[in-house]
Amino acid sequence: MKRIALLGPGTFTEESAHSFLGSGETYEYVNCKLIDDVFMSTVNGETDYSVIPIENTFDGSVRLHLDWLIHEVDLPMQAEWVFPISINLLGIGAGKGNLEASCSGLTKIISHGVTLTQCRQFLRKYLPHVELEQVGSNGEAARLVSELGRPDVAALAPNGAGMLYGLHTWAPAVQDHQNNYTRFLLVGNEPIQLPGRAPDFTKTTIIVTLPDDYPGGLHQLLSAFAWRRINLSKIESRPTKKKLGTYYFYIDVEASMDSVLLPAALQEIEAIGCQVRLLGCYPTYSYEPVHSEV
Ligand SMILES: O=C(O)C(=O)C[C@]1(C(=O)O)C=C[C@@H](O)C=C1
Repeated sequence: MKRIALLGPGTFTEESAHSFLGSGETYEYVNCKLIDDVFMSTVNGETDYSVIPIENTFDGSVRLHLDWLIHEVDLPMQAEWVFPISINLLGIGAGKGNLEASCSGLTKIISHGVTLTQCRQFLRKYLPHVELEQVGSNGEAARLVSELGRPDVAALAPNGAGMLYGLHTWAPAVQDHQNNYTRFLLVGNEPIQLPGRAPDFTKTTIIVTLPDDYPGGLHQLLSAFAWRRINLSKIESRPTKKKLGTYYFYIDVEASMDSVLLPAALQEIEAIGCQVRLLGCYPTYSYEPVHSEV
């Protein structure tokens, strides 16, 4: 049985993996407290794959995780899927009936940093003066609230975390935007057998380093894709960490390495002096609810 490392228990990552890959008959899930532990367990061979949140509708790329994939590990991307993120205010006891009343007694909110960002307007409106504590995952936030047992401390976390740690939902879906989705990546050394469903398309992710900083360098790079009509779904610059002001380009390409055009485009880019590193060529899936949603 393949072992899959993820942030958990009680996290959105866990919910998304269970929904996409199944809840444990085919894979053994290994819970980790921190994203560093998730990556390292696969690097060290304790697990076969890691599940990594990589991009959110409103927050954009999870830059820490991009940087892990660029700088710290060499784990090929094997699949990608999208999952809806509905954030709940979870506390001790039944709450006080309505949102204003439940929030009135709170002095502290515990959550994952990305989740706090997704609830910024909610926090400003209802809890402008509370202390915000960031922890490694939303599951850990819920666990801490349960352990503290204080009515003035609440978590922003998935519903499942509340059920796991005996917390009550004081307010559901408090994220600032209702169509809040996160994209998750599965990384590991071996290709994986995925659910029967057909992927939306095959994506290829590359890291490109320009030979030098010269006028038109990026334009030249992009034109190798443009004239072949290859679509890019993301291009993001990340620091090389070698010298201030120098960057890698992280590029998602909507094409497969098995196509004729993409390898040719990459050869052309290398011919103009760019370095190309392949992070993966993998199926990508949009969100498909398991049960019909209201
Ligand atoms: O802490 C969790 O619940 C997670 O799964 C982590 C994480 C993230 O790192 O982006 C995953 C999805 C949500 O967008 C918020 C937090």
